[in-house]
Amino acid sequence: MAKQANLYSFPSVKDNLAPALRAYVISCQEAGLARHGVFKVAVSGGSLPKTLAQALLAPPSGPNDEVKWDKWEIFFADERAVPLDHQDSNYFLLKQELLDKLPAGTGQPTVHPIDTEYLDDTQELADQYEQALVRSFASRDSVKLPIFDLLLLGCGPDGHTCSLFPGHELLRETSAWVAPIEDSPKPPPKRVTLTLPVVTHAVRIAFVATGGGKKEIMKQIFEEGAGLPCALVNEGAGERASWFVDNDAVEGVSYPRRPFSL
Ligand SMILES: O=C(O)[C@H](O)[C@@H](O)[C@H](O)[C@H](O)COP(=O)(O)O
Repeated sequence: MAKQANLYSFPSVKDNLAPALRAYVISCQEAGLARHGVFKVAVSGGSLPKTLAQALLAPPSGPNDEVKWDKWEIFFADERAVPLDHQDSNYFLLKQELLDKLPAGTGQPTVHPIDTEYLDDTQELADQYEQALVRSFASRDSVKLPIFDLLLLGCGPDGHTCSLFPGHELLRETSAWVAPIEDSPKPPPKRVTLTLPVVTHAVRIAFVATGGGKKEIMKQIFEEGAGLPCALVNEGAGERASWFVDNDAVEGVSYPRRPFSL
């Protein structure tokens, strides 16, 4: 039987979860650099950028604990169809929480925001973002799907991830890499998102979910599955998916926790 998603649960976000997430991201970074000299990562919005900042802005604990920002290529796992300086923009959020806080003298990552010229046409916005992925990934070989070194994702209270919502027709998308959505139940309604095949094809997928508000949906994801987008990622990715959660988020959830190790 295929191995299942890893569930790592920590008492404190700042003191335990963030350092473990940092170690995990750095190990994915090193694997990406060994494979192709860059680290290709996609990130979501929501509470993730803040937790990521806690993890990645901490001072290095030793020579093997270095975030090599200049080798990072950052994409957005999903993005809202708004200008890049809009408070709903995931790019703006990541910039505020993390990118603007990189220590002076640090090499800068290459960041791939959406092309806001196409905000009025979400299909074109998605197609243009897909082309950005094609340019970045297809230089290596003729890829059928991009293979991200790491996806850093959140989990919504309804079990959505990226902008893949429960029961939405987008979950059946099999060919596009990036798809538009105009009826997102979480505002704002117009967005673009990586599709499920791209998400499950990544080398590693890390979910971050914290707080007691996630308890009920975590039960559904880990005990029932029920076709929820987060559960579909777990099923598709198996042990390549790892959940970094605090104890509050998984209180009462029947699923084996793993002690965190790389
Ligand atoms: O653009 C978005 O809306 C996010 O990318 C979305 O997928 C988010 O990650 C989840 O809704 C979890 O959000 P929280 O971490 O805030 O619960």
